Amino acid sequence: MVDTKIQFSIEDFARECEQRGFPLSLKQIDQFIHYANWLQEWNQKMNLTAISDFDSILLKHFLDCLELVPVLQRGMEKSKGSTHSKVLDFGTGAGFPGLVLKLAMPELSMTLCDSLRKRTDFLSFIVDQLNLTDVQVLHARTEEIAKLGDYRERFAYVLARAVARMPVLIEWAGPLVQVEGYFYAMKGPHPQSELLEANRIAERVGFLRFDVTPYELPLGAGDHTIVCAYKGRPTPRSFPRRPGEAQRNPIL
Ligand SMILES: C[S@@+](CC[C@H](N)C(=O)[O-])C[C@H]1O[C@@H](n2cnc3c(N)ncnc32)[C@H](O)[C@@H]1O
Repeated sequence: MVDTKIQFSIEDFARECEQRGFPLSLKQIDQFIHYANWLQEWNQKMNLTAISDFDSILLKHFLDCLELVPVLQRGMEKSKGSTHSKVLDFGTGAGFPGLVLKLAMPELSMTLCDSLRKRTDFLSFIVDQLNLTDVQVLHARTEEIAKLGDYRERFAYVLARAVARMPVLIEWAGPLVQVEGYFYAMKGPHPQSELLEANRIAERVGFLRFDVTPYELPLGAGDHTIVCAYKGRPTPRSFPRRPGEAQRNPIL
């Protein structure tokens, strides 16, 4: 039988990052190796990710998340943002894409939010072991923090990967993104029907337009897109609705 296991070494990973315009230092490469090892170790005790061999973690999680770097950098050039901007990743799970991005862009002020305690415990462990500064780990639901003054409309950039469909993501992200900020959703190859579904809620929470950037991972590991939503107006206090409501009864 043909062995279909992906072969993608740490050297391949470093080369791909360099080719995308963000070469990693030896320290950063070392951090990524540790992160992948701890992910494998913790994954044996608890379900953190279905992608669990070292090479696949490098390619399908780390490199995939890092496709955001050039897109985010372009957003920073267009807006008032800087590499020190406040960023939130909600439904981050084992740190995707927020923690991966923090390792590649250490100046970012990163908040990682997930509603599952075992996942935030893992994130706190990594932050602690790698001595990362300016990272906040929040065990909470996104809809809850969106109601709190410390978080509401406080983030220049909000991120989400594999969390929910666009109408739900947009309702949750809208109240957290500051006016003139951006929401980035990492999506599959054809997000257009989800975007059509999200037009109405986008208008209600203050997003003005969507842009879609397609990308392709090496070794045929996947075609994906990054959807970028620009926020031009404040979000009414009525959003988000109570926890779970956006999923049960999306505004379409
Ligand atoms: C499919 S996982 C994706 C994790 C990660 N973003 C990734 O790309 O691998 C979805 C994550 O969203 C979290 N989640 C679901 N609903 C949430 C909510 N309302 N607020 C915060 N986290 C939530 C889950 O606990 C889970 O870790």
